[in-house]
Amino acid sequence: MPVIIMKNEEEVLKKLQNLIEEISNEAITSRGKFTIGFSGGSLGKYLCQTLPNITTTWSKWAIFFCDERYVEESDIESTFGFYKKHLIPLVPLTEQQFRSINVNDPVEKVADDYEASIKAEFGKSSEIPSFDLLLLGIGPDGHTASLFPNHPLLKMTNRLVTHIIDSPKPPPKRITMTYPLINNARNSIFTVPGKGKAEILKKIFEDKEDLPAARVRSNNVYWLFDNDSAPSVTEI
Ligand SMILES: O=C(O)[C@H](O)[C@@H](O)[C@H](O)[C@H](O)COP(=O)(O)O
Repeated sequence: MPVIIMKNEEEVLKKLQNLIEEISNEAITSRGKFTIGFSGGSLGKYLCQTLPNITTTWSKWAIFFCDERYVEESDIESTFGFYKKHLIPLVPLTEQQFRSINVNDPVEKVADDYEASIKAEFGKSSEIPSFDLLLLGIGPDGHTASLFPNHPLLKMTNRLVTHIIDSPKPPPKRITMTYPLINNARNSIFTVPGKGKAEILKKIFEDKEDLPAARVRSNNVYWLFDNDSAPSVTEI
C-alpha cells in the first residue's frame, strides 16, 4: 500500500506520470501489452497533463473504463467522450484502443457485454483478469469507480462488471468494475492531491471508516497525496 506524499499537485502529477510510464513499459516488455482502466472526474485533466510526456509503446495500450456513465458519447457526462475530445488529440492513441459502451442497448446488457469484452481481452480462462493498472478516483463520500457507500454492489462477488441505476453521483445509470476485478489488478493508483480531498482521506486513514475506496486491495495500491490532502496517518 505505497502512500506517497508530494509537495504539491504538480509534483503529484509528475509521480503519476512516472508510475504510468514505468508500469506500462514493464507490462509491454513482460506481457506484450498494457491493460489499463481510466476513471472519470478530475483524473481526465490529470491524464491530459501527464500522458503526453511519457515514453511508451502506445499501440500496445488497451484502455477500459473503471466505470462509465450510461450516456451518449456526445454527452458532456461521457467519460469516453471526454477522453476522445481532450486526450486523443494529445497522444498517439486511437479511439479503437478505448473500450467504450453502446447506449443503444439496455444498461444491463451493456454491463454484460463489457464484462465479456474484458474476459476476451485477457483470454477466456476462468481466472479473474489482472489489469496492469487501474486509475481510480475517490468521491467526497468515499466512493470509487461507481461503488458507493452502503450500496449492495459493494457485496457483489459473482460479476467483474455490473450496472447501477441509482448512482448518488449523477448521472444515475452507469456501469462499473466490481471489487473482484479491481482487487485482482496488479496496480491501482489513487491520484488525490488538493485540499478538497483532505476530509475524505482523513475519514479513511485517520478515522478508519470502511468506505468503498478503502476496500481497494489491488496487489499494489498507490495513494498519491500532496501536503494539502495528506492525512496525518498513512496506514489503512
Ligand atoms: O466517472 C466517475 O464519476 C468517476 O469514475 C468517479 O468514481 C470519480 O473518480 C470520483 O467521483 C472522483 O471524482 P473527482 O476526482 O472529480 O473528485
